[in-house]
Amino acid sequence: MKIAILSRNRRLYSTRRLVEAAEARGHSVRVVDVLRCYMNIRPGHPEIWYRGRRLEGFDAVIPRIGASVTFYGAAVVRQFEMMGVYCVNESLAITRARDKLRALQLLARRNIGMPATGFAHSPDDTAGVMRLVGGAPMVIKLIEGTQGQGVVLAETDAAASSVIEAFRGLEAYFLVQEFVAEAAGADIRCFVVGDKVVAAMRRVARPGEFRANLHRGASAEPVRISEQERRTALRAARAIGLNIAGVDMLRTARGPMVLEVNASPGLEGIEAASGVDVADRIIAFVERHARPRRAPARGGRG
Ligand SMILES: Nc1ncnc2c1ncn2[C@@H]1O[C@H](COP(=O)(O)OP(=O)(O)OP(=O)(O)O)[C@@H](O)[C@H]1O
Ligand SMILES: [Mg+2]
Ligand SMILES: [Mg+2]
Repeated sequence: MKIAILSRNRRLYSTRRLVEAAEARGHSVRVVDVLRCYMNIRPGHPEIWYRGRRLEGFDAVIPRIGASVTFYGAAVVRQFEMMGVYCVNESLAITRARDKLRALQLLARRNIGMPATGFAHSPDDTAGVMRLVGGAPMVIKLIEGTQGQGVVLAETDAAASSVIEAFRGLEAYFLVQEFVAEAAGADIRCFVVGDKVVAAMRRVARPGEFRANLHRGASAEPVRISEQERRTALRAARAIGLNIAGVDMLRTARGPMVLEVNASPGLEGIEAASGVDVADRIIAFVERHARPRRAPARGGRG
């Protein structure tokens, strides 16, 4: 097969591993900088151009779309879809995942466990939405944050109000969420490929920190997930429409609580912690689904 990996940087660990895995399985692979793809939105003949040439003949695309390029990246993936090229994660699902509010709404519809979460527009409703999630301590979270940036713990109602006021002043959209103290600074990342959780890790925040992001200095360890956690991760990925997903959840006495579903989950931490060749599993999935050319779409069209 001829596979395109949409990535801004071929030196990133995840990109390198996908290239290695694809080549090891005998495929031809090209890393394509998503921001250098330009599109001809032509009736009947949609095209993507790259450095002065048409991109042609790809059997599959593996999107690795960073948080800062969601809009343009999703448009490029959509254009590949219009050209009939199989994209392992669809543009629609990528945009759903990137918006934590929209993603949680979709998960809630499927009755998937999550921390109490609220969203409000008016400053007049700050007290109301804070009451909905049970009051302080609370987490205030930017809707498009990543790597733990824009995830704030407010220990008192007064602190929460000032954070909310500050975010409003910046015209940033944010969620108000129950702080799940019993997770004790740890979360579980389940790496989903198709209908399997191929790897999982437990991330533990460094002392004095509640966010268990590796970018925030957390450590990762292998973990055995329960059947309920496995099922929850698969249902969450499916609710968003993603074939490849990193599902973050908290372990609680009330069962797993999903925080978010990531559409371009990193490979470095999870491969190191779990010892699983996740890149190989992704390429194997692509092999099984890229042919025939028009593989069934999960999330619907448009
Ligand atoms: N409601 C909560 N209660 C307790 N801890 C939380 C809560 N929300 C987030 N956290 C902690 O903060 C971390 C970051 O939150 P979240 O996963 O929502 O943000 P992110 O920045 O998108 O992360 P990623 O880099 O994984 O995409 C979580 O992994 C978890 O450890
Ligand atoms: Mg995230
Ligand atoms: Mg996360």
